Amino acid sequence: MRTPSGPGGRPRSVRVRAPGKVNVSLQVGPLRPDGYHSVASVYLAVSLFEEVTATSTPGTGVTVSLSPASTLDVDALEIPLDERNLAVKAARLMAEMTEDPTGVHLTITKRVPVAGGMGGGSADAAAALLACDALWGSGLSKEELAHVAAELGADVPFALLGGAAVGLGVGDQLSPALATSRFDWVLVPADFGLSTPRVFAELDRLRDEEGIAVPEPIDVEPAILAALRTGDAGGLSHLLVNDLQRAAIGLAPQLRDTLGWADSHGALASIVSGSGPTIALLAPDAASAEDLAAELAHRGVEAVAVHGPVPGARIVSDTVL
Ligand SMILES: C[C@@](CO)(OP(=O)(O)O)[C@H](O)COP(=O)(O)OP(=O)(O)OC[C@H]1O[C@@H](n2ccc(N)nc2=O)[C@H](O)[C@@H]1O
Ligand SMILES: Nc1ncnc2c1ncn2[C@@H]1O[C@H](COP(=O)(O)OP(=O)(O)O)[C@@H](O)[C@H]1O
Repeated sequence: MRTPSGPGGRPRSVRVRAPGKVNVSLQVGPLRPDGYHSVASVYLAVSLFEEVTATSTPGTGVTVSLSPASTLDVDALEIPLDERNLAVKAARLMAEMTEDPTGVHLTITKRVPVAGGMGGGSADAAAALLACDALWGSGLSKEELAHVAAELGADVPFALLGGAAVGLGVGDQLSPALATSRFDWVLVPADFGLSTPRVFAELDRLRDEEGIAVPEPIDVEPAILAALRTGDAGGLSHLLVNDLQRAAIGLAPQLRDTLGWADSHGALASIVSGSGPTIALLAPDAASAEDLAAELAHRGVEAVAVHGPVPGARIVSDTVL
């Protein structure tokens, strides 16, 4: 039954959390006529969560604010707080599909580095979709939600699904991958962002310069899926691949320092996450990840130990105020 607000028309608040991600493997094909690139990627959702609280408001329309509970300095973030915000786009899309929606205010708790290659905005969009779906009782199926998610961005369907998954197409055609054990990582965010389209364009430029034809990526390396399945961090460390890494380094050469440091300080491997600039260090276990993060902190480098896989977007609370 549709319950847009609480008894007596009191406002209702639905809080959803959704994870950031690391691309364990990211192969990128040539530029397509639609401006996108076909990819073959293995996504891993990690334990750094965004939260979106959707609170019903009188009237209509979608507003948004950033929560002071965010671990990022919200005053310094370059995030649009209007219809360009990915969570707002998601809520507006849901409103279009809902009969007589209430107004909604979205409060986003930011923890995933912005423009960091970890899909933070996509997590906000996925969380907003789920929160508004619950608030308005839209009753969409998982498949319908995934379809709406893909309209918002290539990474949004994965933020809904979570866990580990193979992404084909532009990254939106997902097949869940089995990963029974946890993998420990240390994330090293940068104090700057990289624009995703700019990094893809830099890869195209480098490839044009080299004049080598790039094949369409068909599938991911089966050995990666085997390493995920068996919880083999050592095996996985030899298989990490990111075609965007050299483009990210081309735009931000200082990323080499952290990558080089990691390799000589006990990380099994290190990789730029997605389009960067966040760097993900793969650790042998949780204790080593904590040690690596502490050592980086000691050197004045921000670092956070996380693990994955973790679930995708989930409702945390649903309260009548
Ligand atoms: C690179 C990846 C790897 O997972 O993640 P991030 O590093 O952004 O987190 C994704 O492909 C990003 O997904 P997402 O950030 O949702 O991309 P979108 O908003 O759909 O697209 C932004 C722009 O990136 C480029 N783009 C994106 C995906 C793709 N398969 N090919 C592309 O060329 C296009 O220029 C597009 O206009
Ligand atoms: N809710 C949001 N959170 C973060 N960024 C957002 C959001 N809405 C729109 N954006 C814009 O999307 C861009 C990419 O954001 P983000 O998802 O954090 O990075 P990435 O695509 O590298 O994973 C940001 O530069 C920002 O301007």
